[in-house]
Amino acid sequence: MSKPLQAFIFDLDGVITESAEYHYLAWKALGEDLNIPFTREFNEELKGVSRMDSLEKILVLGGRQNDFTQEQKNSLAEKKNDHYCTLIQNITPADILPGIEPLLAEIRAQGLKLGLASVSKNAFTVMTSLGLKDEFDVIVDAATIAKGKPDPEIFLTAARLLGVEASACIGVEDAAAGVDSIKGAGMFAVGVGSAESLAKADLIYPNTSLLSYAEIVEKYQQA
Ligand SMILES: O=P(O)(O)OC[C@H]1O[C@@H](O)[C@H](O)[C@@H](O)[C@@H]1O
Ligand SMILES: [Mg+2]
Repeated sequence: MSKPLQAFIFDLDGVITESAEYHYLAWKALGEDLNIPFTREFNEELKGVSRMDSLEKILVLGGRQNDFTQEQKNSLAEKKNDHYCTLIQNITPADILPGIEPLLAEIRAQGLKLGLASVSKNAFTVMTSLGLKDEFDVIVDAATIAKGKPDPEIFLTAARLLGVEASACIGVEDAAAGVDSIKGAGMFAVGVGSAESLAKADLIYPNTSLLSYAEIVEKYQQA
């Protein structure tokens, strides 16, 4: 029997808004510049992974990991980020994915806490553009943590700052690395996306519009 539920902790990119697509487009453009084209399937491995770790994975894919100095790698990452920042410039509350606002409202109505766990250095900007920054009790981003996903640190930090036990939290993620992070933290994991890449989640929805508060809580209580 699970502990009484205390909080939901959400990933941002690809869960609350479609910014995961913008990360993909910006990495893909950089990859093409470097002669390292990649597929959406490979992109699954970048989801939830920090900026520099993503760059390393792309360079390894292209066999180019030894071709750049650290300084050059920093400017490649900066170039990708500049492109990404242009793409997210026009984000508004209308870009909150379907199903998210009713879910957040239900969580609030039930008196539960709400946390965000995003390894993005742009998380505050995106949350502000979406008009959601003040809706969350805690936002944990890249600035607060030492280790990115799949390490559990980010979800554990969010639970600690919310003042709740990890085992009384539900984490929501679209990335395999994120699901690993949630499970490593000892939380119940809801995956949004393909069952194939999110196999370790406790409950999977193909997209956010299908998220059901009642079903999630029922499954949490049965776990
Ligand atoms: O480059 P940023 O904005 O700091 O984001 C870091 C990572 O943030 C995660 O939320 C995304 O899923 C990754 O794709 C991204 O690389
Ligand atoms: Mg994500």
